[in-house]
Amino acid sequence: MLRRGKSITGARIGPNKTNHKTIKPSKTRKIIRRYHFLNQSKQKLLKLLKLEDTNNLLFDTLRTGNADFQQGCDVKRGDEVIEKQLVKVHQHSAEQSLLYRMLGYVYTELADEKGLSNYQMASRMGQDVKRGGDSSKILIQWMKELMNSHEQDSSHAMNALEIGSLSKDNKISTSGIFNPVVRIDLNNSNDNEGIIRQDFMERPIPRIEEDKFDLISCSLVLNFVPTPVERGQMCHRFQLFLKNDVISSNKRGSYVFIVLPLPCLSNSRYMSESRFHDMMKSLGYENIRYQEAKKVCYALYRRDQRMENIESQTRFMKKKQCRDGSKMNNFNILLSK
Ligand SMILES: C[S@@+](CC[C@H](N)C(=O)[O-])C[C@H]1O[C@@H](n2cnc3c(N)ncnc32)[C@H](O)[C@@H]1O
Repeated sequence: MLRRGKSITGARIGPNKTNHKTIKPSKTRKIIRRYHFLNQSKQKLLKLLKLEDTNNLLFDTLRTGNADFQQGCDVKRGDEVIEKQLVKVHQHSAEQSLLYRMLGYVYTELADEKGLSNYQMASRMGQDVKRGGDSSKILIQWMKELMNSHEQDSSHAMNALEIGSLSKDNKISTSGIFNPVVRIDLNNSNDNEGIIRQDFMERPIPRIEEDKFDLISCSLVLNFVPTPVERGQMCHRFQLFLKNDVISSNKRGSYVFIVLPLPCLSNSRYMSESRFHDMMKSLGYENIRYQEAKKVCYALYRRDQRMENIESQTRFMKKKQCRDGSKMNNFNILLSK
């Protein structure tokens, strides 16, 4: 499995009690790894049990109707026996009642507010300038280049939607190029700091052009989405939130900025840089900037509906191995109809 330990980007978040706390980098990585492990375990268990939790109703249903699940919910946090069983479930399957117990345990762990705020804080710590800096700095540099070369009209303020936002102090919010910036995050423990707690996949679709965005930023979010199909659905959904401007007519384009851990493209059996660009192209985006750093890669896409090609999208609907190697990961994104 891909190890996604470290986040990057960003500066200090606003004045909030938790924000002034610091965690050592090793602990930061541990918390983030744990969170991903629990998420992966949840997906694995759901798959083995042939369950779906699209509306987040499963917890309540099982909590009241399944004795094994209930038992799992009541297991003490960090219980050694169940933790070992969880590791094993990634290697081979187990009997139904145990799977339900583990699922109850995992759900309870994931729902734990303390664990969640620790994860949030760990991600923000990962964003600390000293530990890699703010990924939106690259975005702002690229937008300035586009404006200076008159590829993008600079006379109008652009608005932006930042998915998976952990800070209102990142460059995307402070450069002045994007105004307003709507910041959303799934598990935001910091609502009063200008970040809305919202799942992008459930954000109401704008009905009028004015409610759409010039830019969507999606930094280290796709890799956080648990399954390849859900990642594909997220990529598909971008277009519903983007303005329809076509760059050639009025120099006002709409953009998607994506940051991924580098191994997602450089070391995956199922995804590569060129395959990712091709997939985005089939959805109607032209790649205009791409850059790799030590641990992450950055890509900027410009919306061009004319490129959208439903037939080409079918290429990305099935798992396709592009290369192999014992140390490779299985990161993938799959489109669906
Ligand atoms: C690793 S953090 C990345 C944070 C930051 N953007 C960065 O670049 O460091 C991933 C964040 O994406 C958020 N996220 C994942 N799926 C999401 C969704 N469907 N809607 C909103 N936020 C989501 C998670 O809650 C998490 O805080």
